[in-house]
Amino acid sequence: MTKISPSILSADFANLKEEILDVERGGADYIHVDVMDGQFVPNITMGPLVVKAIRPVTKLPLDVHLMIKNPDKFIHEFVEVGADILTVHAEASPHLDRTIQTIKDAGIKAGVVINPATPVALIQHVLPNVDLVLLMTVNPGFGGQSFIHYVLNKVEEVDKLRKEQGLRFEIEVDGGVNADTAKLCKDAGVDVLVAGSAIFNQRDRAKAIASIRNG
Ligand SMILES: O=C(CO)[C@@H](O)[C@H](O)COP(=O)(O)O
Ligand SMILES: [Co+2]
Repeated sequence: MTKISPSILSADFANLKEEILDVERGGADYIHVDVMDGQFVPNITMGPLVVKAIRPVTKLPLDVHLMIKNPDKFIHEFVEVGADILTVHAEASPHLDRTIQTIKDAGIKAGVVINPATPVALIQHVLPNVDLVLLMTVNPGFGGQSFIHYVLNKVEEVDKLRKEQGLRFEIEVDGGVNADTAKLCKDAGVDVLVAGSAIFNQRDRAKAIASIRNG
């Protein structure tokens, strides 16, 4: 069954605990946390303090998406506060192999992510080392943007490499996911759908999650 990772970027931050519990009750599989530094992306959001605060709120794995320069500098801090999956942008790490190894050595799951215009070739050699490959379906920085359709070709490309090499990482997409685009993603080989506005902008989160999962 396709997993759903609601992005709390679109949640009501004044009621973050309730918002997380609501999507947990509504069937979410992960909680997606968007960390932005105002440098790698043109926006600033949350950091380790927020991860630490929400860790005791939910039993769900925290799926932390690092949109920051020099991710190596912060890996141990995010591990210590309770991240379960730490996903780093290939474009932000000059030593990607080392970055992934550092995450794995710290005992949590390592993910790698590329922007829409970045070719799959950039992450090809690290595919055997990761637990998750995230393909951005918007340019990172903001919630509520439109899905970029050409990324579906990259999903198919990564899925093909996964099958050819007998690898077991999950393929996740992030950005502009709703019930309509979710269907296209699943058909292309996606295992985990991140959705922010399509879940948190709806009153009934269980219904929103179900319609994305079954879309
Ligand atoms: O990483 C990001 C944006 O950079 C995402 O996780 C967004 O938060 C997704 O928001 P929607 O497009 O689903 O509203
Ligand atoms: Co994200």
